[in-house]
Amino acid sequence: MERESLPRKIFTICKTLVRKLVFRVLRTGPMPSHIAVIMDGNRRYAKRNRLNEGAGHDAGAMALFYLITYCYELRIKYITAYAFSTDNFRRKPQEVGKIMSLLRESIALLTKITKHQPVRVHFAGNLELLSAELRDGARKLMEATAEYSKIVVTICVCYCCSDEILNSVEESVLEKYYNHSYTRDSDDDNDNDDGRDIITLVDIEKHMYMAVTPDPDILIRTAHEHRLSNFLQWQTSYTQLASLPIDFPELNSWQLTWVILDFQRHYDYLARKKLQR
Ligand SMILES: CC(C)=CCC/C(C)=C/CC/C(C)=C/COP(=O)(O)OP(=O)(O)O
Repeated sequence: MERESLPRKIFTICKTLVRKLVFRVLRTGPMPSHIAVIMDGNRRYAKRNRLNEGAGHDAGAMALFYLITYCYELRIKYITAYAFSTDNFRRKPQEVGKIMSLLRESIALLTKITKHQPVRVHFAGNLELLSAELRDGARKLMEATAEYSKIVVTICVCYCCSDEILNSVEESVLEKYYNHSYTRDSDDDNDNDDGRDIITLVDIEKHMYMAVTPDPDILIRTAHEHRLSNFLQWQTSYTQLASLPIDFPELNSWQLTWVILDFQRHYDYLARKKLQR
């Protein structure tokens, strides 16, 4: 393995110290508790740097792990990443295979990390669409970390928000009308005029894939894209959107700092909007 030169080592130490100092100052202001990210531009990054597409996704996975570390340093409890949408199954088999193998590696790495760090890992999406091996790995990791609450990392795989809402409505109906033996209690706020149980927002939110997290305060999308692309549409009504003109592998602590400064600039307005709900 190539050894780092002394000037390079000194540069890295100084950069880390400056980052920690900047983060400390940032934390004196109002902080987001949940950052979500659409990790766009990995293939474009690879093309621009004359790498193969897979190398772009490797660099993206690395950038995601750095982002989680920065959020940990900033004491931001919830991080959610859009790793694979249900639409992404339409991509070339080689590309789907690459992201699935990154998912396998990430599960293995997170399984190791969570043996020492109290990180809760949650997978949001239709996990039935994953291979049995990946589904079992994801479920085991979720179960093993379910009691941790210091930091919650949600990886959205085989996810799209319309499917999340549909699935939640189905589960709410099944629970209320088929599993649940309800009483026709006229004092029940959830009752219709005829005394029948009705589905409420509380039911829908309880069954969402994202039920373990509060709504995001900030949604970052890289590669200068401005669309939500079926990601967390239910959860982002009052979320600050940040479209960054860089590819996801280029996301670093300085861009994250600017995004949080922008959130702090709009904080009073956003807080008022949330209170008015
Ligand atoms: C934990 C885990 C599984 C990490 C996955 C790594 C990762 C960065 C996935 C990105 C997923 C994705 C389909 C991005 C969008 O397009 P694109 O970036 O492929 O390409 P484009 O926007 O340049 O077209």
